[in-house]
Amino acid sequence: MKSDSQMINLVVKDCEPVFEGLKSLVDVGGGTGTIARVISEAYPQLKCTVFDLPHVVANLPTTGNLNFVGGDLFQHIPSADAILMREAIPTQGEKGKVIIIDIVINVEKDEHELTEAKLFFDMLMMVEVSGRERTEQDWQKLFMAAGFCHYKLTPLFGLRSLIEVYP
Ligand SMILES: C[S@@+](CC[C@H](N)C(=O)[O-])C[C@H]1O[C@@H](n2cnc3c(N)ncnc32)[C@H](O)[C@@H]1O
Repeated sequence: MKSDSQMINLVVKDCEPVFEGLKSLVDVGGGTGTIARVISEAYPQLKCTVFDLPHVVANLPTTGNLNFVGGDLFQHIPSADAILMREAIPTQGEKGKVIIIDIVINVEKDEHELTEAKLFFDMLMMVEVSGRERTEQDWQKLFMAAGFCHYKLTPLFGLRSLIEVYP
């Protein structure tokens, strides 16, 4: 997961408009901060918080514009201009912009091998956490049901897409 997260290096700099105008960002379910660290280094003015379960972030030190907060995302999420979720569980009730980096299944547009890899993750989700991967229509349904109004989807290098979701 950690080496996979380092792929973000390849895309963060191409995604400047996504972070434009933000003063703070919280990476919810951000693990030990691999992604937030890349973002915090690329955007030194952005105050980045990694939020994860207490035992995951215990003893991880604040460095520059990157800090760590422990807690349960179903109870409370630290407030910020934007919430980043990469392979974490989307929750209801966020107020600002939500940035999701995750798989979007697109059988019509993707090459066959890419779809196969995405469906492999679909099975993995089903077996490990009774979860699933989603098509754009599935994501849209989820956003609207959670009270968001619109979203912008940008396919990234590799398996994942970046989805900006707005209230
Ligand atoms: C699949 S990992 C994704 C990690 C990271 N976002 C990445 O892409 O490398 C999901 C993360 O969500 C965290 N998590 C699970 N349940 C949580 C909860 N209730 N509150 C906060 N974090 C949680 C896990 O500890 C884990 O770090």
